[in-house]
Amino acid sequence: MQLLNKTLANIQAPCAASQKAAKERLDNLTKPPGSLGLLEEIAYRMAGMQGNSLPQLPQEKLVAVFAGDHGVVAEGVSAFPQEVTPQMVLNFLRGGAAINVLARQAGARVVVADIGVAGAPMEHPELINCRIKAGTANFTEGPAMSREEAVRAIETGIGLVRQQVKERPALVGLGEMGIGNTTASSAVLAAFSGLQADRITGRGTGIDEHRLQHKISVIQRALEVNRPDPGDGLDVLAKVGGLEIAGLAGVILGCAAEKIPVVIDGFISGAAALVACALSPLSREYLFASHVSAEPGHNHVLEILNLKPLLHMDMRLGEGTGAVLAFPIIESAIHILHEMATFAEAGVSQGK
Ligand SMILES: O=C(O)c1ccc[n+]([C@@H]2O[C@H](COP(=O)([O-])O)[C@@H](O)[C@H]2O)c1
Ligand SMILES: Cc1cc2nc[nH]c2cc1C
Repeated sequence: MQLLNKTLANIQAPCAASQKAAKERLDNLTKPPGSLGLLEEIAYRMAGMQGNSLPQLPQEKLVAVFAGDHGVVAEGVSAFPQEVTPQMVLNFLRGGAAINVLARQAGARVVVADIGVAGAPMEHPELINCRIKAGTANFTEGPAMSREEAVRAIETGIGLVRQQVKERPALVGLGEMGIGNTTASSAVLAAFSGLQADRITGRGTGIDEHRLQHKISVIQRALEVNRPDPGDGLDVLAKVGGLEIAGLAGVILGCAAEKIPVVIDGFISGAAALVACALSPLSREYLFASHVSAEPGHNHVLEILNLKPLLHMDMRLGEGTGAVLAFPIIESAIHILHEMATFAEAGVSQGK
């Protein structure tokens, strides 16, 4: 709890003066004010986060992929079996998954962590072994994990930032792998928002209509059995969350404490952002939303966080795939601030 409390205490608002100076520069560049839309918002927000009116390109780009399993899969809520979680972890480590392809293109390093996969521990020199336990408990019968386990999993995410993000400035993406984790994410969103499960539950890896109705009833049962307290982020996380969701919440808090921008991926990392922002509302200031997932709850998550997604790709894979797709857009925003001519430099007449 000490590391979590210390991290929460270190999170500060971005620099308002740098943000204001970057906005002023954007308005002096040769374009109608605001015409680069979200690119301009990214540019001045980066200035605020870096505390530099002319923010620098990231020297280090990485995507943190946390893997964890979910006891609730015993209820039949996913189209795929639980064994896929460790199988995909090994695929990430061999470089053959979608995230590896897209991260290579974006120039980002893929960091893979086992924070709660079920079954025998995996052996691989590049795997970060930080397992809290071999999957959560079935949360239709009681809490997914203890409060103490939830804190340790968050602190694992904070620790990963400290160990893995060496260079500055840095850019961090969130990724995850965990069969059953859309059920946990819908439960987390329902707990925080009070939205009914049928509005925010989707097909995850591709379940049919019959199974979708069953998944909704499983989520409703989990909420009735556990009664998570929406005013207590740790309570929601421990009762109906997941270990990879906790790890990602820790990455957000760890990055926010070090003023490192974090790019959310899909619905699951969005649920992690809800947890992080419940623990520290200021951490929201360090988040970018990469895309809107096809999962119906994701839109609600982004609305609650007041974040505008950069891409609409109908993606629903996870792994951090949407996050790394957004990396070049964030870099483009920085290039705009550095390389565009001002009206004065170019001799172009300004509007009134
Ligand atoms: O990123 C998303 O929005 C997303 C939406 C649907 C599914 N997923 C991925 O699919 C897995 C969870 O799906 P499910 O059906 O097992 O709950 C997990 O490994 C996620 O990374 C991810
Ligand atoms: C094959 C497969 C790959 C994934 N990547 C993230 N979630 C996934 C779920 C499945 C089933």
